[in-house]
Amino acid sequence: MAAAAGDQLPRIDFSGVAPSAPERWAAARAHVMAALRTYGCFEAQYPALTPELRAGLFGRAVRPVFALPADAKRRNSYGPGKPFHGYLGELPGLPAYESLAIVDGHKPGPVQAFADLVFFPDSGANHTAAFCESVHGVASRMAELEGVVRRMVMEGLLGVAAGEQEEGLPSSSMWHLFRMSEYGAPVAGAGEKEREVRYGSHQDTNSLSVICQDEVDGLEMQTRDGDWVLVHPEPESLVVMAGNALRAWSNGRVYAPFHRVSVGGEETRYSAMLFSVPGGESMVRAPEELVDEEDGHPRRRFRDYDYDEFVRFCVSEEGVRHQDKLKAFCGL
Ligand SMILES: O=C(O)CCC(=O)C(=O)O
Ligand SMILES: [Fe+2]
Repeated sequence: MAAAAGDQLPRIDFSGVAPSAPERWAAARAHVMAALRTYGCFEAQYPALTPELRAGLFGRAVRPVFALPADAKRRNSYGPGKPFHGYLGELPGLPAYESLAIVDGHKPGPVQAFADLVFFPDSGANHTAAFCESVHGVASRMAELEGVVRRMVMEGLLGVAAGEQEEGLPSSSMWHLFRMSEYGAPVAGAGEKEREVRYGSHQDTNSLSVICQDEVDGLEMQTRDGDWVLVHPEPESLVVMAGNALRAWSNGRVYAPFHRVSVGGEETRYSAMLFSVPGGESMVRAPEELVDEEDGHPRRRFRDYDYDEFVRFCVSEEGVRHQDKLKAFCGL
């Protein structure tokens, strides 16, 4: 795919893209691979996630859940051993940022359990039902898109269908985290135009991230040249990006872009994300096929690593000092 013009990411249209339409599929796959190698991300036109579903998610689920009292939101916890799986808020360095997360939030059961927990005790059944329906409508479609992109990556790099490859990235132990985030508007004086960074520059640790923005923009992607691209929310598009797990698994063929969130204006910003995460006991390890002379990747770039250990490193005193945390943790 040609380089994105000026202030835009590559855009890829997924309407009608399915394995049953092999030509369309192959053309989209070529665009996906080129975008992931160069930018590590793209904007996906994905009309299956309709503007109505998106409006329902933010209006009937995300806004109401953030309006709950703090102690209700804090019940969104998966235990002290899993600090990034649930509620985040009032964190040092992250002012006016809050988020809630559902493990396997693309499946109805976990969404229902989350809703029962946070809306308790006055969870008028209607409230909870609207929440569950709205989250499920969007998260399941984000998961579909994530599956399509992951399958394309498998085919594009290994020439095999997802599921046929046992090692690393596509293993059956891959799980998903659905996160909803709120970013408060700047508390600036009248006429203040400056944007404020709410979530600083970072690379995601997981494999693939699918991001759905509400109407207020804020997601900025950094190109390899260091330019920041503010991604305007479009009613039918989602941002797909690679994280460090996919970068490592692909032996550096896929780029993991730095990105951040900034806010301007007077409106609170909301977003929803679906992350695919390597799980279980498996180590992140590039398959042998990706460690060869081809593509200028003649040697292993990263030692095998345990995903959870890398996440702990990222937030450790040492980890926070490094910009390229993967390289610092396991670069060879
Ligand atoms: O809210 C967004 O648009 C992106 C947030 C993000 O980068 C993250 O949670 O890792
Ligand atoms: Fe991120």
